Amino acid sequence: MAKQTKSQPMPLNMFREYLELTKPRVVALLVFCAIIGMFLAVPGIPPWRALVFGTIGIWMASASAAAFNHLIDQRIDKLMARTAHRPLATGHLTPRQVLLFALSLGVVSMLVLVLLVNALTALLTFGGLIGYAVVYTAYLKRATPQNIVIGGLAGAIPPVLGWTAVTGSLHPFALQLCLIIFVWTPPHFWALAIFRRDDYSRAQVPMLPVTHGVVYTRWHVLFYTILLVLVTLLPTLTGYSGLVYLGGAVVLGAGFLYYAVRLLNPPDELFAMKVFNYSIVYLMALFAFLLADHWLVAPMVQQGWVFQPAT
Ligand code: HEM
Ligand SMILES: CC(C)=CCC/C(C)=C/CC/C(C)=C/COP(=O)(O)OP(=O)(O)O
Repeated sequence: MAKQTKSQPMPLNMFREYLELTKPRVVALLVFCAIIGMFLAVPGIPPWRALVFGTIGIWMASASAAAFNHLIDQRIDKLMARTAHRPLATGHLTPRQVLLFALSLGVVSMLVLVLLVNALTALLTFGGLIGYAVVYTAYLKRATPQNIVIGGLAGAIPPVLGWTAVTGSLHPFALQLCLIIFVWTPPHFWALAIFRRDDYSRAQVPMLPVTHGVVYTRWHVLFYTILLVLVTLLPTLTGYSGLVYLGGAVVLGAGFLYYAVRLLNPPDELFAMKVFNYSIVYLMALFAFLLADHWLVAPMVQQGWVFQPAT
């Protein structure tokens, strides 16, 4: 049998290369936040149609956006150690294959959302896709060190998408969740960028640690973390979530503050990556607390035991 070469990957390897294009772990967290948005929109379990097709449509659109990011960033990705193994950088996939894959996912996601969910969700999801693939990747990323602050809006939209998939309309609670992810993005990313600054410098990407230095970036991480902790109080202050969520948000926020303060004078180089890893656990746990609170408090509201949250 002919020996398998790099240019002729086996089907399983091919599958892995295509999977890699979809940034599976990032997209998993995005979809998790969207699903939480769906559950928060109604008492109990959301209607199965919105739940299933909403999830599929949002997943495919995010995966499409991620694949476009690989396509547009192929030159940069080749230059950075963290991304040099990516399918386009190694030549395991051609730009044509990636374009076809990204387009197919994007078109099918829109068909699923328009035909099986609702037009508002399709429109907002399309906004997220264009916001990440075109506005952030093709323009902002190369243009300004505030790239990820502005571009973060695309990644922050999933809870809104989940909410609209179920209700067909926007709601202040969903917008608060979007705001939380929006403010979470800078400490999430800049922690990693501090550690990977040489990569970005080599690829001439104007990330904050490259343009303004590490110390300046550390202070920005702390500033956004303080802002994040304040913003995460909003759901309880406005009556959409209860004390279970508040307790979780305060404890998780205290953890994040500890990491951000320690980052000002870190014990070693690797500490920035600990902050980055914590940011991911933080967001996942924060959204899990929102759901736990919703399920624990909603029955009590029905019984008239606690204050009725605003609707
Ligand atoms: C503009 C906004 C964002 C930027 C610039 C950004 C940047 C990054 C970068 C550079 C990585 C490392 C990826 C790798 O090494 O493969 C990463 C990882 C990650 N990001 Fe973000 N991110 C953003 C928004 C988000 C959002 C909105 C979420 C989810 C809600 C998210 C979830 C994750 C997760 C789960 C990982 C870990 C992936 C892994 O373990 O491979 N990110 N992010
Ligand atoms: C429809 C919808 C909700 C779209 C959201 C799209 C999406 C996948 C957002 C994630 C944000 C992200 C991983 C940014 C990193 O890009 P980067 O280019 O800075 O990172 P890289 O160097 O690892 O490629």
